[in-house]
Amino acid sequence: MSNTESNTVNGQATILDRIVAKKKQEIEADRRRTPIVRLEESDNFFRECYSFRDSILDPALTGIIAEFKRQSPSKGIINNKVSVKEVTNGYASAGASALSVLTDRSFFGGKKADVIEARKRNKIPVLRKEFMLDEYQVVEAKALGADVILLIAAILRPDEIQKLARLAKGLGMSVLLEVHNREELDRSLFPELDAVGVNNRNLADFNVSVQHSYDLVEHIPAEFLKISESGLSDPTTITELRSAGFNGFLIGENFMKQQDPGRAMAEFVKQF
Ligand SMILES: O=C(O)c1ccccc1NCC(=O)[C@H](O)[C@H](O)COP(=O)(O)O
Repeated sequence: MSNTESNTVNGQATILDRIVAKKKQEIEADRRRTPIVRLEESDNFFRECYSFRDSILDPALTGIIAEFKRQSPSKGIINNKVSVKEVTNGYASAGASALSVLTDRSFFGGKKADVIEARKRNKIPVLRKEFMLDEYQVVEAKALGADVILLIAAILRPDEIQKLARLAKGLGMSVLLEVHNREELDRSLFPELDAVGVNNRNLADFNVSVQHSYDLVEHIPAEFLKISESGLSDPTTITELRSAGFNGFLIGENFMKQQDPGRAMAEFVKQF
């Protein structure tokens, strides 16, 4: 599927179709409300980004990209009682290599201001976790204070991936490409990318299997950081994924479902 196509499962629009359709409307409204020239005036637009590569490979840190996620289409409300400040500070103190902050409001209960807050409070890279379709969102990510953007192969054509990645790199940000299978991987690799994430969650039907990471790792070229994403809840799995060649691990729900996500992460990392 690309930005312009649509997929169905059993004749029904997938959640990704619905997210993409809504996102296109939101982008147009945002563009009218805040033109790009205004985004380019923000203080964060001029800051130097933290290096995603350096932080993920820093042996003093854990390799974990810890996610602030209030709710999700697959789980509904996960935790809407905690603040970005307390959670991201907790994650950073527990050794997170980066923070992932969802900005989609309709499906994930996120806010753009969450990225601004996470950026202000922490000194590690912040990933703006969004369904990126348009150059406007890339410029906006920089203006919010993001260091990294996510590009999802399932919703972008190869030329769209390269165009958005080039823009992000030109603005000094890093780029994480997300794939779920071999076909997406093989058509989506470009030198502008910094990292390839294997999403263990099938975004059409929500099934989660870490086997996707093991199946794809050997096909990711050496120059890219390798990130395993979603459904990670066992410290032993992290150790095994690291042995298989992964450098980073994106974890959301396993921490966010606890009353104190930062403390949950601190307990988790003691075990690997
Ligand atoms: O999490 C979902 O239900 C979901 C549904 C549709 C599109 C994306 C979705 N999640 C985004 C993510 O990739 C995860 O938030 C991230 O990898 C962390 O996953 P987890 O540790 O399982 O919360």
